[in-house]
Amino acid sequence: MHSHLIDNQWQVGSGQPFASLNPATGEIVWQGRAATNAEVATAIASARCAAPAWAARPLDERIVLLRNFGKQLETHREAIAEAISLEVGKPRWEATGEVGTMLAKVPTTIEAYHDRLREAEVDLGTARGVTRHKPHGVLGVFGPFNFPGHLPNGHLVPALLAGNTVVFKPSEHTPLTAQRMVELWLDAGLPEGVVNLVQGGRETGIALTEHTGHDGLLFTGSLGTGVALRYAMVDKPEKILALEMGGNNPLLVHEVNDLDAAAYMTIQSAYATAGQRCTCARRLIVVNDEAGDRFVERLTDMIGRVRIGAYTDDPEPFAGPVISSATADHLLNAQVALIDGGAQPIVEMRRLNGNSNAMLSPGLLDVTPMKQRDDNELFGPLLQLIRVPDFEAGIAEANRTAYGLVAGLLSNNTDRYDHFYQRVRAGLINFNRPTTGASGKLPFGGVGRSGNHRPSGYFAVDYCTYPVASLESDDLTMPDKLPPGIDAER
Ligand SMILES: NC(=O)C1=CN([C@@H]2O[C@H](COP(=O)(O)OP(=O)(O)OC[C@H]3O[C@@H](n4cnc5c(N)ncnc54)[C@H](O)[C@@H]3O)[C@@H](O)[C@H]2O)C=CC1
Ligand SMILES: O=C(O)CCC(=O)N[C@@H](CCC(=O)O)C(=O)O
Repeated sequence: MHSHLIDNQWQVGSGQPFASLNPATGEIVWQGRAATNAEVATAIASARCAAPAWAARPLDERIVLLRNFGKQLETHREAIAEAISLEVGKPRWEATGEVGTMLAKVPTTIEAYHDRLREAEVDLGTARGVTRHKPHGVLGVFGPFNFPGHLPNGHLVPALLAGNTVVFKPSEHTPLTAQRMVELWLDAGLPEGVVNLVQGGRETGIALTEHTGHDGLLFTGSLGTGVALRYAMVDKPEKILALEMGGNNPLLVHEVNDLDAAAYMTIQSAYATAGQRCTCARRLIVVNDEAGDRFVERLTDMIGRVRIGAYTDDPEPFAGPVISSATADHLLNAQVALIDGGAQPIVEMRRLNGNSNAMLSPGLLDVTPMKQRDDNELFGPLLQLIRVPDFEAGIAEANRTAYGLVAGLLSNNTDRYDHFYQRVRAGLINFNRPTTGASGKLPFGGVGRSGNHRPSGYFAVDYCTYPVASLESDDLTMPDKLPPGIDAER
């Protein structure tokens, strides 16, 4: 069975059995065995063996192979989208969109490489000063479940272009999507050992993290796992660690003329991908006045018209289930705890009838009455409304988080945006757009506990390389003037 690509062989693996399930039906989509510590070690050794030749390949040749991967992706667009829908439950329109962003990543990364890493020369008088970039060597790539194609692809494409070899450890919820992606890289003509795939859960992730044979880890996932990686690397300062983690993202709505537009942008922010995006708005901040009431009313009405369903439903739903029945339980329990703590349900998040226990309707809770609000990321379709006395208090509320991924403002007053932009602390700050739907043409990364200042997106090529400074002169000659203490003449 195809499970892992280790030492250029597809292997079954000999670790714990595990399966990915269709969250809309509970049916098994894929089953296999996790990679063991020894198998992870072999994958790293394979990547290490391939690294010198891959790094020495001219950039143009690596670009050709990247473009070949793009062509494979184009040809197999539907198969990849189907795997994403099966494993994550995303509607077809969204899964196809995810493959579209994977395709766009190839030309954008090539552009970013030339733009950000171009060789630069300065005349230093007695020498040329040259800046060039080198790959790190062997990189481990970790993916989350929510964008099983796009987000690991956002590390893999720049890592490979920059001349690194990789060991890819996808989410245990999405092994099929990962396998299909790696098959496309092989079909694109990637040399042996340049990409390796190790499937499995936490244990496999730990084996990759703790192995001393890699040169760094590129991670997208939760804060808890990111912190675990950071601990594991604490005595390895020589290795690169790029962390993209979660958020408790605020969306401030104030002085809006078009209530429908504001409600629509809020729904896109909070409930896209069933609320399972790191960029989803978790806190909706609205001034406590009549205009604010009218907006909340319009939003409540629109939430009632959001259709949730299986990706096979016709007509298509806006969003599918959350990733698992256990995740749905966790979210529903979190909602109960909020209500017990004083939150008022405006629209209660509910388990929907159907084949799946993972299908949740979008919820909106007014958490303003709560005496104490936790700063946790609830990774699902539950938005928390906070009413504030004025705009200034809204900004203070937006900043009341240790995370710092995205902050959004919806308003017809551009002066408000200037002030908001100055005061709010986040790596992405949006105005009259959803908090979701970031552009690959821009950096993508948070401050606070959302990341470690290694932004991905357009800037991902930066963390896939290190800069080398060279003082160079074609002539080896004595300088005109020697420092004191050296007698040049015998
Ligand atoms: N900032 C960003 O760009 C993004 C962040 N995320 C965040 O990811 C999370 C959702 O994704 P999940 O897959 O649930 O994340 P997760 O942290 O549970 O898993 C991510 C990866 O780490 C592995 N892993 C888990 N524990 C590990 C350990 N102790 N050592 C090594 N590897 C380990 C998993 O198997 C998986 O491959 C949310 O918190 C979300 O906000 C998701 C997408 C984008
Ligand atoms: O890397 C890029 O091309 C931009 C990042 C991106 O596309 N982000 C997506 C999904 C990230 C998430 O929320 O999980 C987005 O902003 O919607």
